[in-house]
Amino acid sequence: MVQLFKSAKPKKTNNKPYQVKIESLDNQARGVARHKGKVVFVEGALPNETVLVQNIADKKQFTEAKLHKIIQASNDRVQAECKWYAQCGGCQLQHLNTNAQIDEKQKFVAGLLGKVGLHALNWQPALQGQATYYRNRSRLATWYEGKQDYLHVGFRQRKSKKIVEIDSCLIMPQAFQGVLSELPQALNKLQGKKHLGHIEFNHVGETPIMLIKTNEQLSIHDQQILTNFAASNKVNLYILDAADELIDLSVHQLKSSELYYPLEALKIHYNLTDFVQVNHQMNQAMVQQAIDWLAASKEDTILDMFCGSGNFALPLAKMAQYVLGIEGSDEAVQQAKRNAQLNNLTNVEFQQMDLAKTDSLQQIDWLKYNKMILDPSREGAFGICQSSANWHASKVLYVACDANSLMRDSAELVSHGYHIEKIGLIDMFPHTAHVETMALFSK
Ligand SMILES: C[S@@+](CC[C@H](N)C(=O)[O-])C[C@H]1O[C@@H](n2cnc3c(N)ncnc32)[C@H](O)[C@@H]1O
Repeated sequence: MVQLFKSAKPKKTNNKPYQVKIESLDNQARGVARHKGKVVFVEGALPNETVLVQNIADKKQFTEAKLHKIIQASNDRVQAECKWYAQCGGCQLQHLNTNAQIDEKQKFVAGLLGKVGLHALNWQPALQGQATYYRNRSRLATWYEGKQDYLHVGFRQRKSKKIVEIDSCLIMPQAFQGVLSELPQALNKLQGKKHLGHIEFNHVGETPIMLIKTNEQLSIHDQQILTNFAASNKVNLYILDAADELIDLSVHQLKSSELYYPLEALKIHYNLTDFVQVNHQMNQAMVQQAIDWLAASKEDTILDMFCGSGNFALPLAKMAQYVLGIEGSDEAVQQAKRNAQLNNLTNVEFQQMDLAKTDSLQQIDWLKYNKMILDPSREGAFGICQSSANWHASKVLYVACDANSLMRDSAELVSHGYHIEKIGLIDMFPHTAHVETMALFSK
């Protein structure tokens, strides 16, 4: 008999609302509950809340559910201030008061570290600052809709590639609020609008800057529209072309010597396309805390890994005998060297190295340094921590923007004789799910 192919019947998702009690938040700031032995993730629900939820996706290991009704609200629940909050994917925690955001993030990190046996840690008060208009660098997405001949510009919607066309933002600096409301109209006047990529907003230094990525050269007509837009909104504007060259369209062009931020009585110059900490106020507090926790002194020889343009290395050089900064981006290394010169620091050097490569790590003289900083990207620094049995450093300051990487790397450091002397959160990204943690390891 001929066997006809039958596609598997889609598994029915039970849509009946059911009640759960939220226990904690996950790394995307979703409420986490347990129901019939399975973990349930609920966007928008908060710890200690009793809620009715409906399944969206019922997987083998976990369930994703949507919030149907709040039965018992958390005392920490607040009304989100931003009118775009319900749709915009930029923030995830505006419905929780800012102190409780810190508490929940700390519980989240403590929970992860507990999983690798690191309990009862010496938690220090979190570094906290301004919770609104703090984000000195942001990136908006664009999407050209051919049928309508319309360029959408804004943040991505939650769990979607679609764009929410915001005309204000609670976390971007005040200097950009007027720009946001006029930007879609201005960009839609461009002949080459369909060639535009992302748009970066940068207020790291004194001048607000916009940087527009394009895949094709813009006509003189388009360039003139952008120059006028920038002038009337008092921002400097650059095009980042297909070859990643910057074209300055500002009326009053900035000199590279004007692109800097002040830090510990130094001027840290930066490239517009390199990494810079996004929250200036918190960055200042973080660097100050790094100096304090490391108790940097003239006896110290410090290794700063993932050093960028010298954000930690340069202030530390003022305190220490010698600092070496290592960084993967050649542009950032060149900038860091210029920064040392411009700030008259002669006891700090910078080296370009890919720290993900074993051969690079073999070149480092681990016995030379008595203190170290690790400030990696989200992937963390596992390969480096694997070599920690050879380190001479008695203090290692780890700055983590990913709590899972911190958990994995902490376990590695501890297995090689280090312990966490102290640990604390830095409220670098209020209202979002991102967590920044500083941990001081000693041996
Ligand atoms: C979180 S940022 C920290 C930068 C700097 N410490 C600061 O505070 O501005 C991480 C840095 O690691 C660098 N990086 C990422 N992967 C790297 C790798 N495999 N090797 C060396 N550097 C890397 C990035 O270029 C970036 O500058």
